[in-house]
Amino acid sequence: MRCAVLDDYQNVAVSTADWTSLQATISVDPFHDHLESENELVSRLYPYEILVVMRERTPLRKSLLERLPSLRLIVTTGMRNASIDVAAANQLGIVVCGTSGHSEPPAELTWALILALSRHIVEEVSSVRNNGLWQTSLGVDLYGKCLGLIGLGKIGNRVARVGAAFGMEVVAWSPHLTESRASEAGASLMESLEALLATSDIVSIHLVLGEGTYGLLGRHELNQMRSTALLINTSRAAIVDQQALIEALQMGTIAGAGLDVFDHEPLAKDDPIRSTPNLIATPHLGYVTERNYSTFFEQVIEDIAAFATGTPIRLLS
Ligand SMILES: NC(=O)C1=CN([C@@H]2O[C@H](COP(=O)(O)OP(=O)(O)OC[C@H]3O[C@@H](n4cnc5c(N)ncnc54)[C@H](O)[C@@H]3O)[C@@H](O)[C@H]2O)C=CC1
Ligand SMILES: O=C(O)C(=O)CO
Repeated sequence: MRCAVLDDYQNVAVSTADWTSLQATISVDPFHDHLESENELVSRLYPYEILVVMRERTPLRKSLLERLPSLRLIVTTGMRNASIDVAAANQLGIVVCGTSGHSEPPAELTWALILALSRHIVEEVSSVRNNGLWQTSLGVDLYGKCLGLIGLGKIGNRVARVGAAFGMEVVAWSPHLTESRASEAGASLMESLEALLATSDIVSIHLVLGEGTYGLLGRHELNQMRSTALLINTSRAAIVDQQALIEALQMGTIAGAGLDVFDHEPLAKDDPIRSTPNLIATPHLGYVTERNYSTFFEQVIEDIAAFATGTPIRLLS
């Protein structure tokens, strides 16, 4: 069998991954460039039976999959990948499976963004480095502030517990969140999204992208936030109207934002996100830690081995 690994973020961890155990049984060809055109993708991927996709950049739509008759297995890192048309793949007899991902690293990155914004770490570090300026801003305490979590799944839960450890009041809302699940995470259930937005000093999004969460935070919702509030999104860009967020930051409707996810990744040279004031942008780093990547690589290999024995595991639905 032949396996193509699509590493089109040119992610350093992927490039240095040890594929030796896989290469003992099948041939593995990593591709590090990003192809936009379906024709080019077809000519490149045509011979492969297995496709490993490291992230969501290359859309594996039905029209592409139909043109890859040798393809039998797609393995993605993580258990969700919005760029794969899983239903179409299954209809075409292509198995799609994933790997687990640890929830601690994205929760920790969420805190890195909150701490960096609240103490102006990026500006202060660059002032010291560039011109030796000393103390150019006043930070805000987290202690005693209100942390509002939209979504309280695996990552939201961890973020909630750390918030409580900082002495914050933690509130949470999502469409189906119950009082008891909120209190297990040390949070109080808010009756509505509007109430959470109006109450919180820091709003952090931990929902999946799906029906009902696309554009959940638009201009109207951003206007309901406090002018001193910070918005953090490490989940999925499309949950927030990115253009409305840029305007809110330009006009001072909210005080700052920390984002790990964007409408277009990687950000183009002229993407307005790169010049938006009071915004810290990290390059989709949530899962990018040594522990997570070793889990990814181990499980990609396990997935391929399980498929080869006729009992695929970790199927995406
Ligand atoms: N920045 C990064 O690298 C990473 C980002 N993520 C993203 O973080 C987010 C949270 O991930 P987890 O905590 O692992 O997910 P989870 O599945 O544990 O929790 C998701 C939350 O979304 C809610 N939810 C699910 N379907 C919904 C719907 N249709 N409408 C409204 N709410 C819905 C659930 O009730 C829950 O509160 C996801 O968007 C995930 O893609 C996850 C890992 C890394
Ligand atoms: O799987 C996810 O949700 C991620 O964002 C990892 O990149």
